[in-house]
Amino acid sequence: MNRTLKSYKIINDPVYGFINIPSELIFAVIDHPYFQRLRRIKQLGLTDMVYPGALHTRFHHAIGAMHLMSITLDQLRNKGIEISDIEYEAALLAILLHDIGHGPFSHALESILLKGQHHETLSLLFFDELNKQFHGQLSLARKIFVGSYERKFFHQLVSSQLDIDRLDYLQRDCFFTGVSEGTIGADRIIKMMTIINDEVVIEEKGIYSIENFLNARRLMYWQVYLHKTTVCAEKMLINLILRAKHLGSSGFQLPGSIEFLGFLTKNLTKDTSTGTPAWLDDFAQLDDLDVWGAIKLWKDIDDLVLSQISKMFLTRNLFKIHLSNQPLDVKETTTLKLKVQKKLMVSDENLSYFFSEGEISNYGYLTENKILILTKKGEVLDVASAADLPNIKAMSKIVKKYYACHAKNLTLR
Ligand SMILES: Nc1nc2c(ncn2[C@H]2C[C@H](O)[C@@H](COP(=O)(O)OP(=O)(O)OP(=O)(O)O)O2)c(=O)[nH]1
Repeated sequence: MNRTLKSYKIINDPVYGFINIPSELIFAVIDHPYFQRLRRIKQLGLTDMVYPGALHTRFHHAIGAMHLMSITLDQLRNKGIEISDIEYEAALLAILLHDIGHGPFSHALESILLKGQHHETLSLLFFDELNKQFHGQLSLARKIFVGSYERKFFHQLVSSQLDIDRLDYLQRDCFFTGVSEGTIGADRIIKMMTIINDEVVIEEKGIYSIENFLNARRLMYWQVYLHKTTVCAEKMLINLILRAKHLGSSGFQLPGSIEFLGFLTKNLTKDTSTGTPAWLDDFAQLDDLDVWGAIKLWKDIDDLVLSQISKMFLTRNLFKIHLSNQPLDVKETTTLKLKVQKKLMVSDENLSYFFSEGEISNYGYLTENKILILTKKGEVLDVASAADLPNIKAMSKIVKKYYACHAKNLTLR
């Protein structure tokens, strides 16, 4: 990129070393309070309750992904793919902002604070608001983000089954958790990338790196992201927030930051036809600290359910979880529920805060949205057909696990 910076900016990243901030506009976006807030949102929510090193943030990930995007675009340019400086900068901005809509604890509280709202929908709202504030300079980045730019491969680099997002988060999550099963050869994958008919394809030599990447991601989901203790901690946090919402909407005076209380007491929703919702700026004030701060206050509150779960959460006295590969037997679950209710002495009305059941699922590869391999003969094939082992096809099966979790000991009437 030829756009020069008035002063040269670099960030020292623990995974890649020094990362350049390649333009004034990118630097201004990183400096914006919306983006700076990502410093206070942990990438893996409550995973540090299991892997204590997992304290990295959405800020780390966004900067890392921007860096990988720049390496990828340089590599593609070296292979003769024309990419203008404007496109280059827009692609970096698109990946930099892809997760800007994440709220406190990332996935753990997604759709809970703002009912039914996925972070990608919120990222788009932030994109639009930032684009206004930056006088339209993010318009091309927005097109790449939503997939409406005519050169489709830019969007595939931001969001697909083999995107820069995944290449960064797998390396970063491995590094910070210390879980080596998620190790991938991102450098090699990037080196093997090229563009055919406007689509990202991987040269055949890179096929084993792709097999390893798909398997590594699958393992990271089961071993880290959907670890049963993390699922349980996330469920406790959700129950805490649901109780706080119940109290807040019935007029109970809860302590907490003004913005956080706003999301607990008002039933905020988003009407897509009305442009920027009035609450967006309040949402932009929220981060993990609002939630932790409130929980520290709630442990002493005059509501036994909220105070008990807050205390348990703060001391990592987590629910006990039963996980099964088969759907849970309704009779057995009902018996367990009754046993728990009797042991904990919880009313029927409050049992749902101390007993939860649900399912978790994961897939390795979706055949509808293919990763393409460029064979030595010049054919472009789905990786599932190009690989000499049937394991990629097998990975397209969605695997589900079922759980019930409950508090271990307390006395509540
Ligand atoms: N603790 C925890 N972390 C999760 C969970 N789901 C995803 N993650 C983490 C793993 C990665 O660092 C990151 C991946 O999610 P993102 O929001 O960054 O991207 P997206 O949902 O598009 O991921 P995908 O493209 O489906 O792999 O979030 C979860 O249920 N619990």
